[in-house]
Amino acid sequence: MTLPAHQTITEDDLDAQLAAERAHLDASRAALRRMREHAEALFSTGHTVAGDAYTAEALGRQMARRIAELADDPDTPLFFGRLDLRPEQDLRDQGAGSTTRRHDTNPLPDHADHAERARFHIGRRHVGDAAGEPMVLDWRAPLSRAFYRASVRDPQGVVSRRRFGFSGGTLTSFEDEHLDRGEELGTGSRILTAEIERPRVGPMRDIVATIQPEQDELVRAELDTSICVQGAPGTGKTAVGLHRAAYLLYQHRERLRRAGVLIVGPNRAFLSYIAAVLPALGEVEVAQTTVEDLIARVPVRATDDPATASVKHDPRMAEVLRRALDARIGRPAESIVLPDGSFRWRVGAEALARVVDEVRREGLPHATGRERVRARVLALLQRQAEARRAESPSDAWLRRVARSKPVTAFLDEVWPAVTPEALVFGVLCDPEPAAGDLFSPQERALLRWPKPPRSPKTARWTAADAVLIDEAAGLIERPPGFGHVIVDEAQDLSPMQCRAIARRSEHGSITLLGDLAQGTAPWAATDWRDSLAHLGKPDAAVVPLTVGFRVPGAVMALANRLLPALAVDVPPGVSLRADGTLELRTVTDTDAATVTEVRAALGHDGSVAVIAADAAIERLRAALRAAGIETATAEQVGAAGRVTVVPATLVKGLEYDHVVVVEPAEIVAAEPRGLHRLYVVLTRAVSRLSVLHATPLPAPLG
Ligand SMILES: Nc1ncnc2c1ncn2[C@@H]1O[C@H](COP(=O)(O)OP(=O)(O)OP(=O)(O)O)[C@@H](O)[C@H]1O
Repeated sequence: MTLPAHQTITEDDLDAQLAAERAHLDASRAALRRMREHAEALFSTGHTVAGDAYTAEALGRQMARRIAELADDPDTPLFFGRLDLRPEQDLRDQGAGSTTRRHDTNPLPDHADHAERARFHIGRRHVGDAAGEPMVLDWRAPLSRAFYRASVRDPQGVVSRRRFGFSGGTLTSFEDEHLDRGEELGTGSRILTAEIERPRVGPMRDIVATIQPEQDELVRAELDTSICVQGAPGTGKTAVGLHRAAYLLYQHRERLRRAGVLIVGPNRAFLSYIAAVLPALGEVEVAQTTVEDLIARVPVRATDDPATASVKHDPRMAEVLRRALDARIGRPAESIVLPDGSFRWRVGAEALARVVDEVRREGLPHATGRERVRARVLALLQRQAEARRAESPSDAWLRRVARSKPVTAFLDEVWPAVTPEALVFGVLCDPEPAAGDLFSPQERALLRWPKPPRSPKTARWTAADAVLIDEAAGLIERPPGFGHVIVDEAQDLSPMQCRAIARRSEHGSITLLGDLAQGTAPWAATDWRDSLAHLGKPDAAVVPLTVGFRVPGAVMALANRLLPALAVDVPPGVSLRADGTLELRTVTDTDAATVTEVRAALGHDGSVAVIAADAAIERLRAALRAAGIETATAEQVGAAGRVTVVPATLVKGLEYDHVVVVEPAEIVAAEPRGLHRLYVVLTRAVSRLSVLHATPLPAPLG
């Protein structure tokens, strides 16, 4: 148990306090069980009280979600902190309950100003007793904010803050800060240190117990605020993004449940690694995807060479596609003539041209524009019919005329329906008309298919084509948007990928997370302002995260040596960790040395990863297998084997307790931004980093 030295408190007192806290934990677990049983009882009777099948189904879904939210994980503490507030404080001033949306999360009863009521346990979710009094406050409730932000300088009504140490689900210790007596541990908290230095195994965990003030400000930023977080490796960007999602869902439950929250990550291995964090926080409905999967309309069956891919990801392509689509709209040359019983209705080419021009000026998506033209033409025909027949045509007449051959033939001629695939197909068959003055002849040559496929259906699309097809699709029909989009490793998004996300967050906000130093794509951002402009949020603030929680100081110092060569304007990474080890070893046989190193690493707790150039992965895997060591792939998070062999190109965003990096020079040589890749690779270790090399280290490290 950790207590400030000057506190005069006996062992017996401490034991008694610990026993009281354990009793509160037991009582809270029992209360949560009651809440869940109550929800389950409602669930089983729901269909008998709901009026109709639809309501019953909606209610059923809601209850199933509620039951999932109320699940109790016996290995996770229900609360991790406690706040003692000034008894006379009018807690309602702090907004307790007033902005809380859920009926069951009102953290304060009416008699909140009673002395014995000014104590709150803070946990992963709200737990109320039978009378509805809070036993555990949700960490996202307005009142819990003080747990993360209160300081001696700004106590926010807090007299003392208690943090709990746990082993599995059992409470083992606590640590107090009496802010009223000027005590403040900050990052010196032993419980924080133990959490950060804990050997890592398996998937990412939540950090609710130890969110730091600079992180909390980002987590709790307003829903309408878009932000961009720049931070060195291990500063908690991913953690902040995930907790922000949970926080926003709590604060704006109804709105965001309808509009949705989306998390975009760099690859599937990363998504498996983070998948458990939000469910552990009770949030089971957040979509998590890669950009590639988000926009997947066509199967990707070919690859572009890097130069071609770069041209296709260039933001000028948006204008090329816009022009190509615009060129599909024609000028009416003939009148529409519509025989209708004994009548013949006619709209002249001039009038039709006026309609087309007007709709064009409205700048609608192409498909909407086509229907708008149809509606205007129909209105002109209707007006004639009304004038001649002196009565309003029936709905059936309107429907028939709108779909009549002459009207549809006119639309097909002048404002044809276009598929996104056909539009991109046209541009890649012949880039000249639309790209003529925008791209150089060399760039246009790169764009053009060397051997054009026969039709969009037979085309073998590349990943970059898929991005163009999504852009085209967005010109034709707006995709549904999300209420909030969180983009991780955002430095690697191309301008065109940014636009794909912008289309899906036009009416929502975004949280952009990344590190310019870790940009490895050919089009990686060098200035967040550019990315934000392409994302349609040019005014979003760029906020730094400065303290590293993952990488030990010695390892960070090694990685920092690469920074001057990376040509990005970011400060060196700073580590909160004085522990950890770093070893650089010259070896003659990297395979044999890897086996030896992994064997030694397995003597410690925690996960072990071997990271090497992609081309070396199979060889290393075979060497380990031959030595009897089971290995897993990066996607197999939490698999039985403790050793993962990861290609350098897949390791972004991941972390392992002990990392063995094999042949850095080969990692650097494998791609144009190889030094950036090495920077990512060197910053994956939580406790120990071993670098094995038979060839000299890359210059900045040597
Ligand atoms: N406040 C905190 N308390 C405890 N652990 C933390 C805290 N913030 C971050 N961590 C831990 O530090 C590690 C790194 O966090 P995270 O992966 O979010 O960093 P990142 O900035 O996204 O890193 P990268 O740029 O390398 O992807 C994780 O294990 C995370 O749980």
